[in-house]
Amino acid sequence: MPEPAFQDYYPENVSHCYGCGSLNALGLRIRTRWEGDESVTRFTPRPEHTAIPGFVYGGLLASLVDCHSTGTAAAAMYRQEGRAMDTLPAYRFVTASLHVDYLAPTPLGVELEVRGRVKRIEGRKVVVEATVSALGKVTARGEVVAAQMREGFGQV
Ligand SMILES: CCCCCCCC(=O)SCCNC(=O)CCNC(=O)[C@H](O)C(C)(C)COP(=O)(O)OP(=O)(O)OC[C@H]1O[C@@H](n2cnc3c(N)ncnc32)[C@H](O)[C@@H]1OP(=O)(O)O
Repeated sequence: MPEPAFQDYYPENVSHCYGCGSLNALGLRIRTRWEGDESVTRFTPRPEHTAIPGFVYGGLLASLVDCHSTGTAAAAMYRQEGRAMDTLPAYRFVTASLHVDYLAPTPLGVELEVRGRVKRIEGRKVVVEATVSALGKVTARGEVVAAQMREGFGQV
């Protein structure tokens, strides 16, 4: 049995996200785990994730960085407190800011590896930097400011 992923701990009401929701049948359903101090997601883009034939769409890469990093932010908060992710109070993070640099074309048809590192935890926000690699080469680099989801998110 593989170790549970961060996303396995998301409750039903936040499990519909296009990038990381386990209940979104048309979504990416990424799964992220710690490997030492780094968080890792592995994902193989599908043909519909094409930008130019043979290469991955940049928006897909941004989605991977985004959800990888918000999951890492939550896991980092639990880790800082020495708590398991199924304990209360629950930490849920949304994207406040997403920045991605595309360093080289990303080939389609191979497994991508997203690696994240927590740059800093400051109050209600966590800054995560992430790389996306294909065949051992970093093709994109990103930084996410993840902020704790407010109670009543989406109510206007
Ligand atoms: C739980 C699983 C869900 C999966 C999520 C997957 C990722 C997503 O796609 S989430 C959807 C996209 N994101 C959103 O819709 C977020 C919409 N925005 C919001 O809800 C709010 O504006 C939110 C939560 C980001 C910030 O609101 P709020 O916490 O009230 O503001 P505030 O207290 O000013 O911000 C908290 C911290 O974040 C920082 N921050 C906020 N916005 C930004 C920004 N754009 N850039 C940099 N830092 C920012 C603030 O400076 C503050 O830091 P500090 O405490 O050091 O001053």
